[in-house]
Amino acid sequence: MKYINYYNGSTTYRIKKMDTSESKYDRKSELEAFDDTKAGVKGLVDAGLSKVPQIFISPPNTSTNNSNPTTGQFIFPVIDLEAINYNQINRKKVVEEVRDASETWGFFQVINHGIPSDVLEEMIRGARSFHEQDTEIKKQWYTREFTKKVVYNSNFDLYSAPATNWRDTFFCIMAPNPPSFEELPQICRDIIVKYSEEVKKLGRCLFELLAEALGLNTSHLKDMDCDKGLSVVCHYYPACPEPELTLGASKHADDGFLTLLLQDHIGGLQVLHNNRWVNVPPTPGALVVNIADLLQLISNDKFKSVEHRVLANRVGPRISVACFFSTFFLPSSRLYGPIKELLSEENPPEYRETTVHEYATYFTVKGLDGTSALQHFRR
Ligand SMILES: O=C(O)CCC(=O)C(=O)O
Ligand SMILES: [Fe+2]
Repeated sequence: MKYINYYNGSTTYRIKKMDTSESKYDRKSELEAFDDTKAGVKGLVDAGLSKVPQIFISPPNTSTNNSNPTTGQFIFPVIDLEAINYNQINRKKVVEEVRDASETWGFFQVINHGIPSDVLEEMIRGARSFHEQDTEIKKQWYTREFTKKVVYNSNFDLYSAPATNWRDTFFCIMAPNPPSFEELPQICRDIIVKYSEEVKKLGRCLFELLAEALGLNTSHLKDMDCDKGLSVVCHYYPACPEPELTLGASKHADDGFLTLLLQDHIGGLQVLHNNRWVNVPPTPGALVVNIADLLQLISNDKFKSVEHRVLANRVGPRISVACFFSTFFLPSSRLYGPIKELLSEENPPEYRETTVHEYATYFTVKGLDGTSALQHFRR
């Protein structure tokens, strides 16, 4: 067994490193050693790692190379939201675009969404500054206790996923009951609060458009509390010395109702569309919107929660901020099943009812193992 020394500025850690000539390795101990550093993938990269450790190597059946990257053949939907307030005819056109994209892609980008570009830029900088601050300060938020409202760790599914992802994550639960200002990390607390307020407004607007796109009353999804819970999730994808061996994020669909994603200029997010991986172009000022599992469930499969992944990259870090509309952290007994108004004899319910908490717990325990959580709730 080989070891690498990792020095984080105050302590030297000894991390076991797999020699490829060894046929067996103790994965659990390697994961624990990595977890114990509390310095994430960034810590490994800062220590000057030149090879990807075994725990990160994707299983052979996961094609990590970008064999069929497609941007030209498919036009990734971009929806201009400016027109929704002009008049009913313009709003209807936007609703049609939202419906079409939600049914076919499960993903679209929005522009003229009302969040000023300096707020977007400041949010990217804030996310980066959290991860790049002194490790000793950052470590105080390192936890796997998901009852906490401010959490930093690397790979929420570290011990269950088949391969560890090349990314670190920090998140805050910002609605309905946000942490106090003092509980938020000082380095990014102003922008997290400001950005959350903007995202809540945009979220309300999107849920109204989505409800109309389903042929429901404008407030239907809001009345179901789809926009009630919000977590702001700041991902940090360090530069990777061997990007063909690992992934920034394994193939998965999201577990909430809706996700709003802000990404920097680097790219790497891909969406599975017609069985091909399609790049989601990093467009300055745009936000990526995707339908998540629970919206597919309540829409009875009309809207699609589509699988996506993030490639690792020699260039980095890549920063993204995903905002999840979900109340996974609230122990509510409210049941969600296919919306009655959408059902008929020809369109019977495809899913059983579940609580957000039950769904999210199943999703979290399963981890990003490449399979769909939604199937477990199918009738
Ligand atoms: O970083 C990205 O572009 C995507 C992140 C993502 O898929 C997620 O947080 O669920
Ligand atoms: Fe995702």
